[in-house]
Amino acid sequence: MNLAQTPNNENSHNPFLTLNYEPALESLGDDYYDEVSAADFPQHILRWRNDALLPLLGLNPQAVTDADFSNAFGKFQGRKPLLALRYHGYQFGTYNPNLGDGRGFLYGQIRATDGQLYDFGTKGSGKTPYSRGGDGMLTLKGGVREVLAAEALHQLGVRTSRCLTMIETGLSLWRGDEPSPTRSSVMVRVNSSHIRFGTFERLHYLQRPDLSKKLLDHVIQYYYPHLIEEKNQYVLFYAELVKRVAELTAQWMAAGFCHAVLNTDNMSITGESFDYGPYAFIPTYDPYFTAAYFDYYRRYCYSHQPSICQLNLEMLQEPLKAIIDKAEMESALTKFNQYYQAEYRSLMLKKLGFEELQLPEANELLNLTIQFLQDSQVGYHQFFYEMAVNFANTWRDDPEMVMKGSDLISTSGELKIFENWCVLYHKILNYLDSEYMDVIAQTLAKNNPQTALLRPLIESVWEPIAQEDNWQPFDDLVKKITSHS
Ligand SMILES: Nc1ncnc2c1ncn2[C@@H]1O[C@H](COP(=O)(O)OP(=O)(O)OP(=O)(O)O)[C@@H](O)[C@H]1O
Ligand SMILES: [Mg+2]
Repeated sequence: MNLAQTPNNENSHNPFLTLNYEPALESLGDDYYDEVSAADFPQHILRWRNDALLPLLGLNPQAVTDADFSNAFGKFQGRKPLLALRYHGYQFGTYNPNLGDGRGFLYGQIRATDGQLYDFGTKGSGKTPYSRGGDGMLTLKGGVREVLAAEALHQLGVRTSRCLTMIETGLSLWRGDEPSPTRSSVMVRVNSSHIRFGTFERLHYLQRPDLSKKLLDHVIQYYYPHLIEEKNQYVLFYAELVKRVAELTAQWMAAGFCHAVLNTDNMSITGESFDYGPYAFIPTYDPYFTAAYFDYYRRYCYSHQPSICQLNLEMLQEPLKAIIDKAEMESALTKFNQYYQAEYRSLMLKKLGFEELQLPEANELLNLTIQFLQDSQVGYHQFFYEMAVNFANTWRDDPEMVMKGSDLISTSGELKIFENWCVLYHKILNYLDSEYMDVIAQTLAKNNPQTALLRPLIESVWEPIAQEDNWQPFDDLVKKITSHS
């Protein structure tokens, strides 16, 4: 934690309040949101601050105190308006017109040092008109899990929102899926945008094509600005969204990540990943691995993610068809699979050590790798990490040297498919110049971190927090995840 000194209740110098906020969404008018206020919490204990994000926001971490964080994002001092965004969504296939920011709001939008507009969005900041029966809160464990997921995915190269801060708020919450009472938190996230597929679905439901068009113009202006001059900018927007979502889905799959709740209110219009509730990283390659205990029909299981995202894009055609020609959108969507396959192939080859591989054997290697991972049920992340740590030039000499030294040999050595995989990997290495071996070693190391954010690991850092308020293992884990380069 940063210990630079400023008085606790001094707001005039809070760097978060002097940022240059752009009222981009606010300027659309109140058809899209409700002004709300934050809950008054009994406590504001800073548990996490993402100093790595501050330079992007134009802030020097040394100049931002812990009190600045908790005053801005726990007490919500000095910032208005706070906007609960309105949206609907298909949840597990059923349309829900009673959604919207029920436990969060848009705190503000700023132009970052990379020139992009970013949203600060809260989660667990109190009730809004969209809370329905909910308490408007986020559990501390929910905050911990979202911080970890976002950082891990970011490090794995997934296009994701990130958490800026997480503050414990001192309430006792009751939840069916956590031992209760359980502690509360508020989390603030930096997103490329909080506009969701469901934001358009709501406007369609309300039969307001005028509002949809205004919103789409806004989306293009801020998030697809290179399309503004194009005369067919609307369909080009949809085609690019298809590409972004297809690539995002491939990034999840290669990272071994199961998002768990791919409802259309959790699909960003910028193609960015966000909302990490019951997610899980897969322990082993199991296509039907399902992360949410309430996903009874495995709708959002690991291997369904590409087809579900494609379906969500197809459903988005309905609200957009008032503005964009449906046949043109259908044609754009046919490219989904091609984009997905290209990105998945490229990412998996990187995990296997190849920045690129223009050999007919490349696809064979990919297929054999997946088949091996599935048949053997060795750890998905462990397999690639073991490749990275055991890789040696001797792998070129003899197929029997491939993976030599790895613990996996003892569990997989008997499998014919493992032998075939080693033979093929050895063969591919021999197609390449020997100078290329160093590049492979580096590519393996870069794309396969040691620490996989599997559930038992998350539980192991949560336990000390729950039992004795010991945050050291959590802090250590975040450091481990984020230090991989
Ligand atoms: N404890 C709660 N109190 C009030 N509303 C809630 C609560 N939990 C979830 N909701 C609402 O239920 C809907 C679905 O929740 P979901 O968990 O997907 O979103 P979220 O996690 O709250 O927010 P986000 O999608 O921004 O991460 C949203 O409208 C959300 O605001
Ligand atoms: Mg959500």
